[in-house]
Amino acid sequence: QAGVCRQRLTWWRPQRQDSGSRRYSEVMASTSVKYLSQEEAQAVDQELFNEYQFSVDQLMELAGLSCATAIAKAYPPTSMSRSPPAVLVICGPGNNGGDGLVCARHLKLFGYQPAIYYPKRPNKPLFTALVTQCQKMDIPFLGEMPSEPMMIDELYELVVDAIFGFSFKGEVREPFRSILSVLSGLTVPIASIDIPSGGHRGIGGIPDSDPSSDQV
Ligand SMILES: NC(=O)C1=CN([C@@H]2O[C@H](COP(=O)(O)OP(=O)(O)OC[C@H]3O[C@@H](n4cnc5c(N)ncnc54)[C@H](O)[C@@H]3O)[C@@H](O)[C@H]2O)[C@H](O)CC1
Repeated sequence: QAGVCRQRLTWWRPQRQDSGSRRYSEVMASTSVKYLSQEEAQAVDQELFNEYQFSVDQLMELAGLSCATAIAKAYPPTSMSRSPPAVLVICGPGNNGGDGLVCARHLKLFGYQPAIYYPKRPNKPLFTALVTQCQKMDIPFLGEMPSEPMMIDELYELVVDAIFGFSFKGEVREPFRSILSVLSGLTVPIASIDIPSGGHRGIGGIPDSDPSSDQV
């Protein structure tokens, strides 16, 4: 429910750790959820593609649908203050961004009003098709990122962070540095797909920066 949605739910990996020294085995022992490191997640990915012959489209559709389903469980439309609840989905340049596009489509079907910010779009048929599908569902694409956290807080009830997944590395580059800086000032909840694109100390991403996520 909305009132408790700041609980730390995790589907994939923990979104932050209390201390950089806490090991995955300790985290895993303390919950019933199986967590994967960046390397483990990449290995699973390769196994699904190579051994099980899944296509990226198949996996992305499942990932996006699963994320939308989990969001609808944690933040049911009926528990939000507006109807339909407005959701901002921010998509990054890789497959994590593709998951976000799929998630936006399913959120719309689940009764939300998603809008997408997608500043760096790969010129590949998979991604152009996903954009077309969202457009056909009348999901708007924002021309620019709201520059102040307060603007997002006023316009949206939830933000979906589909910016980076397990291939994030190094120092965050623009335009994502500025985007994450805005997200760090939000009061509305952030649901991150795979990993939080900011604030996940010790497990990749952008060390020591916010935002932390409310749901991963
Ligand atoms: N097997 C699965 O379970 C599936 C996982 N999926 C999702 O895909 C991502 C991983 O996708 P990938 O394209 O490999 O990488 P990312 O989305 O994490 O991003 C790569 C993208 O980001 C750029 N980048 C990397 N570091 C930086 C940086 N420091 N600053 C700026 N930009 C950066 C890089 O250049 C690339 O453009 C996984 O997490 C899941 O969410 C798939 O849906 C398939 C199924």
